[in-house]
Amino acid sequence: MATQRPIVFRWGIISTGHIATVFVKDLLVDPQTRGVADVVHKVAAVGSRTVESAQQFINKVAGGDTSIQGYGSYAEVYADPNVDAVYIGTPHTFHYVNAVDAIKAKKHVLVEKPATTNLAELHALLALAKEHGVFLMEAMWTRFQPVALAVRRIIDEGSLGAPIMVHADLSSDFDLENIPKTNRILDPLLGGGALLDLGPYPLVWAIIALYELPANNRGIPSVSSSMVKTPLTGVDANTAFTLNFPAIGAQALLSCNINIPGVGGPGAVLRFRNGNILIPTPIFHPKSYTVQWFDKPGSGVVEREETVKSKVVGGGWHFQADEVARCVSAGKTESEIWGHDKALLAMAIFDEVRAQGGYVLPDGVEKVL
Ligand SMILES: NC(=O)C1=CN([C@@H]2O[C@H](COP(=O)(O)OP(=O)(O)OC[C@H]3O[C@@H](n4cnc5c(N)ncnc54)[C@H](OP(=O)(O)O)[C@@H]3O)[C@@H](O)[C@H]2O)C=CC1
Ligand SMILES: O=C1OC[C@@H](O)[C@H](O)[C@H]1O
Repeated sequence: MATQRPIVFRWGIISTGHIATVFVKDLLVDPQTRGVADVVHKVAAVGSRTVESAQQFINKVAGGDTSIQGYGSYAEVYADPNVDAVYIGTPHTFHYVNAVDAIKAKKHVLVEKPATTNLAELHALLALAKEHGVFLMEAMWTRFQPVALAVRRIIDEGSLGAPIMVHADLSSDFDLENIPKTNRILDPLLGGGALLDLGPYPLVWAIIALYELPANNRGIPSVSSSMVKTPLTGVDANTAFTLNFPAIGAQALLSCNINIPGVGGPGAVLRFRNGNILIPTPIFHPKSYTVQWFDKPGSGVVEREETVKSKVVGGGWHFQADEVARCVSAGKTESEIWGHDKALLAMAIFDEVRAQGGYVLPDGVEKVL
């Protein structure tokens, strides 16, 4: 029997910071270690604001692989005919402009979270992607990890009954007093603050447990929120938001903080009529999940509990890369797992939370209003 040749998918990497580093390390992990035989990733080009930084990155992350082209600009990556898709790992407020340039060069795009700075930018980006017939996805890596896929299956299988409530928090102490005010976590010019950086993660669990339910029928939740801002630069240090999904009679209570560590224990609890699913911290890459079943619906008495561990070779960013390669080679312009509707939902919620919290970005940061 003839074996199918894997797709060799060629990436152009935009920027050389933290996330670009860990993403590229994952691209270089042998896909067979995660049971993937249909895709092979190739790093074709790396673009940085300086060619020295691009070359340093190639040396450090890819062992100096001479087949990788290092460029001293992002534009050269977009123009490179050996690049199938561009991965954008710049700070939030550059996602829109970088993705626009990539799309205009007819490249498929995987753009870091949050997809853009605001909803209007994302609408404009999606219209442009449609015009040029290219694939676009927000890099919501958590949704593609084995734990998220398993949780989705358990919810669909139905033994837990209807979901009622999601609690999720992501907190991290970024040592705000001792980092430069130009750090992307603090700088309003870079979309600093807890919401845009950490908010996508509590939200992804609400999307999985509530938004994705067929009974929700892609219903948009109402949002109620509050923000505490740091006097250092005025960005949000602590943000709490609730989402109410009227179509399914369920809600989510979500929070994110950049000036305190997490409390330990589960970072996300998905609560159903017949039990719970507990997601340990860090909720962006949980290494296990626990399902609890009650002795009878609504009792709260746990009769049976099962913890399943998930072993991943690599950092967990490669699953989303596999999805991009598969979608593009199948001629799709969006993923069915993390489609445009979910990126749009996230940006709509973040716009609303910022509006309710009075977090106004400096003039010129939002490229589309
Ligand atoms: N999915 C995940 O797990 C994570 C996602 N992220 C997301 O990735 C994005 C980048 O975060 P992170 O990698 O931590 O950031 P870093 O500051 O580590 O890297 C950002 C890179 O962007 C480039 N860049 C271009 N313009 C600027 C500018 N004006 N200021 C600073 N950097 C600039 C630089 O690369 P160069 O000099 O080469 O041009 C820089 O190294 C964010 O949107 C964040 O939300 C971040 C962490 C984890
Ligand atoms: O996506 C992310 O996940 C981990 C955090 O530490 C980081 O700031 C954020 O961008």
